[in-house]
Amino acid sequence: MLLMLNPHSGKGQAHSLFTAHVQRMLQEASIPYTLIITERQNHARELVREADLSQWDALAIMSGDGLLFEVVNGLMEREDWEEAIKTPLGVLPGGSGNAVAASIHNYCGLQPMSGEDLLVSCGFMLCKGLVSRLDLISICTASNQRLFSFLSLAWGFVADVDSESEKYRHVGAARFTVGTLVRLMSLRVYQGKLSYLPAEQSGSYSSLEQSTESPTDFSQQIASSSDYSDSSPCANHPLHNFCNSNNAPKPKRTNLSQVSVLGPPDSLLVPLDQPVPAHWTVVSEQDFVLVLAVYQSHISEDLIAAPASRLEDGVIHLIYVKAGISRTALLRLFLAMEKGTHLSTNCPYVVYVKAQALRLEPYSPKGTITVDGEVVEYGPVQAQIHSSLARLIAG
Ligand SMILES: Nc1ncnc2c1ncn2[C@@H]1O[C@H](COP(=O)(O)OP(=O)(O)OP(=O)(O)O)[C@@H](O)[C@H]1O
Repeated sequence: MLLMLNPHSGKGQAHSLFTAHVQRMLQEASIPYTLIITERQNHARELVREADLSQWDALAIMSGDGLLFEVVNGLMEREDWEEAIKTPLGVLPGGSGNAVAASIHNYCGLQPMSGEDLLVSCGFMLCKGLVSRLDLISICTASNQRLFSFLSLAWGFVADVDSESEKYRHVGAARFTVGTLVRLMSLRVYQGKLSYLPAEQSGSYSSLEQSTESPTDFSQQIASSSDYSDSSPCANHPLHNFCNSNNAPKPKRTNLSQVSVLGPPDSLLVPLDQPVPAHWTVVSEQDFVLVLAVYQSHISEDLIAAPASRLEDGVIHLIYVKAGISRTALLRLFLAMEKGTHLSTNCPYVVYVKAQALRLEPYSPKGTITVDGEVVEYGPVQAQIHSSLARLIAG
């Protein structure tokens, strides 16, 4: 296993946490690993972009969701992305957000945990090495940049909290609580146009039938990417035809200078300068407090934004809050999100839909959009789901 560790993630203790809690576990499980301490932003991204992947059975990170974002995008920037992205990925929570770690812990039906307890639990999952499929969302920005996301696309309140709370990093996971309270004091409205392709109406993927199911446990040990052939246990699984990315059409190679145009074609999207297809839903409101598209249950260790979400449900869980909501109601919403009950509070300002694709066109010239908690280019963006494209060691 190649393990990449960001020494600055979270409160800056990732390395000592790894030594104290996980190192011995990996030794006892006889899992040989090479530890790379990242030296700068994009170090992990470059490393996996260039790596000889035949050397590794799994790529793991000990950090927050930001380092996993680098690894996923580094793999998708390779010429051999279709094979590379099948490399099983592992997560050890060492950051402040740790949403993926909290989500996989939740999918296993385990009691909610945080901090070092969550780390030990995820260390155990990593040692067991059970691999699940993971949906990726392809996100296109106005400058034709293409990103692959496994967690969230946020605009408005949540994106502002994500970026503004960076300065409270020293308090660890509590940085989101502090950031939320600060942003509540200066609550504002964000204007723009939101459109989406409802999940129920599209026939492009058969994934919808699985949207309420648990993540698929393929009951296999970590296998090298070349082991994922038709003879793998997956071939006997009822979802095999659906899962097998070899059946997917070959990507159209657009001759753009950026490496980030690789990956499967976005068959549900039309260019950003054209109107969305007629069968999409265009939201009539244009004043929002937040727009949050999530594809995992948790958006941080203690916020369960989409309780029904699963690793490979083929669904973008789209939540938006309309302008007019009071500070008190919004605070109540976030408090309910700690238990994942916010979507059943019947708040008239909160809308929750399941989608397969979406487009967001902010009107104001400046603002913040985050993808998996990382700030990305601001402006019109659109996204579509690619079900089961990646693999995650998820217990
Ligand atoms: N050695 C490094 N020095 C500076 N930045 C780094 C280094 N290694 C990785 N990074 C970058 O730091 C950013 C934050 O990392 P990461 O998200 O993993 O931790 P975090 O912010 O503490 O956790 P979370 O995203 O869960 O809040 C990412 O953009 C990552 O690319």
